[in-house]
Amino acid sequence: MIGELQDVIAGPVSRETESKLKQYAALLLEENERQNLISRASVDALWPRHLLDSAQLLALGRREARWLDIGSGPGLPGMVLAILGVSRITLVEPRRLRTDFLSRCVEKLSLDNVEIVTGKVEQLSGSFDVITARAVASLERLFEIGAPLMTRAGRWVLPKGRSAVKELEQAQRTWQGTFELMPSRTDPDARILVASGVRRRARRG
Ligand SMILES: C[S@@+](CC[C@H](N)C(=O)[O-])C[C@H]1O[C@@H](n2cnc3c(N)ncnc32)[C@H](O)[C@@H]1O
Repeated sequence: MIGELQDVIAGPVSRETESKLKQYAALLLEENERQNLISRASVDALWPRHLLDSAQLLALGRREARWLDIGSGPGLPGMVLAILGVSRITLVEPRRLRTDFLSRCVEKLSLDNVEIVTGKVEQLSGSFDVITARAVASLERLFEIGAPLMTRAGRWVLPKGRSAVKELEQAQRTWQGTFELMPSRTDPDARILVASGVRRRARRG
């Protein structure tokens, strides 16, 4: 497990970090009995499908940056990135039951680099260097709701499924910037959009 983890983040993982990830996985599975956090079908594949899938995003942004994870749900990818040691990360999620769970994880794992915000990202203020969002909204919608919070030199790191190319084409009608679709290390059909300098196109006429 640790080998795969080191592989996807392209760096070493300490025993302490591995142990915290295992604790988080156990908390998530326990909480999944109370609220629907991950699908029943994906429970057996928790590590590859959710944890490694989240962990791979670490290599695509600077650890020292201020990170924002929109629509974290049970902490994917935000809590995984926090455990792996990004300097500061805000997890914004409107559903109170989910943020209560996230706060319990922060306490149990003694994490001091995480801020949990209950609410929609549209209500959030602040500025961030890296924004992630997994299975939350279309690219176009994510740029719409996240752009006001992004720094000028900031970077979007957005895991996307098979629809990545189509979604990007659609988003580029309204948004311009530098866009790169990277392969996912955990799903051959999925892509991760890494984007920077994203700004709204000037309206014609
Ligand atoms: C399908 S879940 C995905 C959760 C998690 N990112 C994952 O990969 O498992 C989408 C999450 O986005 C949250 N969400 C939806 N609209 C949002 C918004 N405007 N601001 C913040 N979170 C939002 C939902 O409450 C939900 O928890």
